[in-house]
Amino acid sequence: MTDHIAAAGSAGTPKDPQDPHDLHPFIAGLPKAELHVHHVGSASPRIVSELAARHPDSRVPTDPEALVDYFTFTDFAHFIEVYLSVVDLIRTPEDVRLLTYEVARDLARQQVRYAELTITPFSSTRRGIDARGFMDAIEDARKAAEAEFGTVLRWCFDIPGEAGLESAEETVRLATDDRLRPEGLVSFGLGGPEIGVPRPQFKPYFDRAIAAGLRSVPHAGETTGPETVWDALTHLGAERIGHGTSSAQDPKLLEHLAENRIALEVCPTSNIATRAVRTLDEHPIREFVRAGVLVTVNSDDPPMFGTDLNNEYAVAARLLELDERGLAALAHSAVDASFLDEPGKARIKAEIDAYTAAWLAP
Ligand SMILES: O=C(O)c1cccc(C(=O)CC[C@H]2O[C@@H](n3cnc4c(=O)[nH]cnc43)[C@H](O)[C@@H]2O)c1
Ligand SMILES: [Zn+2]
Repeated sequence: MTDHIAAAGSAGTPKDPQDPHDLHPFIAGLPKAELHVHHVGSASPRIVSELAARHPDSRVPTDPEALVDYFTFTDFAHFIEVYLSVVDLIRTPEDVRLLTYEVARDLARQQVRYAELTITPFSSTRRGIDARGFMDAIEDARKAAEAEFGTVLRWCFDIPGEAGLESAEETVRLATDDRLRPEGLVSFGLGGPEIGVPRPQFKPYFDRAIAAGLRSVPHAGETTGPETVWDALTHLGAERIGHGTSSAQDPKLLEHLAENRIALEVCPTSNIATRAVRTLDEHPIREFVRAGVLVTVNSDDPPMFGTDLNNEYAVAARLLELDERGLAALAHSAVDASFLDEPGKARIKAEIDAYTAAWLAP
């Protein structure tokens, strides 16, 4: 698939509705998989303002338009501070259920057939939401979303690393306790700031999660160098890497990722919004593809970064000079790198192929 992406033709200018090479309509209907998107970070401006109005003690604006300014970040630390102010708005299992269901609706509107949603249960349980109520809320929403929208949701529980080992212990407990572990849980992650939060200290928690059958998908190399990605591979058994942006600085690492089919969950607009990368044109996604790394494109925290998955595909089309077939190959890569079972993967890939063939038919 990566070869196909690299070999694809030109994308044209994707904004002009008169432009025959405008890829937006194709992308909008393309069946897709989303592998790196955060639960709270997906709250739409409508949901955030609704929750902010419910909780007037919060400093989050109630006016959706004011959220554009509120969601403009000076750096990664500022992003996390704002992110946590939105986390503070989610106070009951019903808030959790509503948020999850609405996130699924937004994904379904973009023809996302399968999504692995990163959830930070520690942030909710430490704020007083009962663990049982939390799990029931996400599972209710998952089942409703699948029945009503046809979008399959799976969960990645992540440790908010900066909150310390207490958060790691609680996250692994929630992920592995048979009485609590939700049916939709497939993977275990690590998020938040990387500076001052060395990955190796989380090894015992990842070992326990992996032993319980979960797949390992830590964030690494988003705001620190390639050594963090090596640490995630060596100590945390990473099977995919969240972001992995700085991998581009280490040719041996790129070779290792390519040879071992360790996919990168690339989130281009996120990297600009948090100022991890200066400009889209400087984004290393092209280097990843050139090195043969399995690249998936994702939205991370879409409303906070003024994006969505369709826009990320349009960004990738521009940066990688993809045409429709190249975009279909990119959609295949996400399915290949997902933790869906083989029949599920084959079904979505057949849908992608049928859609693309019909679109390109004379
Ligand atoms: O919940 C708390 O009380 C808490 C205390 C201290 C630190 C934290 C965090 O660091 C939470 C980080 C939070 O950020 C999520 N997230 C969303 N997008 C990204 C991203 O691009 N890179 C890293 N983390 C991200 C992550 O899932 C955590 O939930 C919390
Ligand atoms: Zn992320």
